[in-house]
Amino acid sequence: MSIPFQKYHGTGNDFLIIHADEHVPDRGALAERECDRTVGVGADGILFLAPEEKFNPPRVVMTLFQPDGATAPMCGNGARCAAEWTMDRTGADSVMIDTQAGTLRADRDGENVVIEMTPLTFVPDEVPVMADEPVLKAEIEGLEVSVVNTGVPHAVSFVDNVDNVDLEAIAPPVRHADAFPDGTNVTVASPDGSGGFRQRTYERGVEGETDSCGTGAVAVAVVARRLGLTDADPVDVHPPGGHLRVSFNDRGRPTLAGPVEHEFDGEVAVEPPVEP
Ligand SMILES: N[C@@H](CCC[C@H](N)C(=O)O)C(=O)O
Repeated sequence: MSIPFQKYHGTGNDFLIIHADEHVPDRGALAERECDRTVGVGADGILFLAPEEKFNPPRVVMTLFQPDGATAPMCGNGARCAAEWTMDRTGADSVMIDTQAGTLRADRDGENVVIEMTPLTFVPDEVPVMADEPVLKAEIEGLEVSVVNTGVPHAVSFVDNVDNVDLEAIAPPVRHADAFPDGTNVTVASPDGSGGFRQRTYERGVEGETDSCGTGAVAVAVVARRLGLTDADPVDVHPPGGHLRVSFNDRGRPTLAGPVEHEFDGEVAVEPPVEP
């Protein structure tokens, strides 16, 4: 049998979206197969969404399965896609998104979807990273990184020019370093010449570079501020797939803004339910 999906992307970070009510016997196996860009539809993950449309604003429970078949507690661009999907269904301009990392509010703002991110932390036990104090400009596996959790862990390295970095070579040793009990995403950033930053991220779970990473963009902005590289608000961050804007609201929480596109719809095969 087959079930429907909708394909969305946020600045090139792309997801199949499947209603959580659909019969999917093994979500991890479906993500491994269908995220594969040669044998499957091809995506950076599958978002299983359980909308609760009777609330005002509507709510949606988001679960991200990544191409390695495992879940991740939070995804900035995925949350923006989940918000757009829910807005498309309901006509609402605001959505509450329940993630494993906490509840986020999303609002439409012209062409952009803006989300208030979960609280960020540099506290080692909360990242998690094995250290006695926040990891700032420390060398891990030969790379100078600062470590923050913006919903998921990121090791952020500021370099002169992100184009000159061989990310597929330098990121995996850091991503798998013993210092990170749950692994980490690895993000490099360089000044864009206009007060913002260019960004490239090697994602845990994708095990490769993606065109954009929302939690990574927020990590670039908050680490840049913590290291005194900028005091701008907002901070413009440019992953390869587009333009994201990180701001800081009066609750001290970062917000992430950028465009979202509905690409196409389709169907994927799943095992039918076993008859009793
Ligand atoms: N692309 C995402 C991050 C998804 C989770 C990440 N790969 C992890 O395992 O921590 C984003 O936009 O934030």
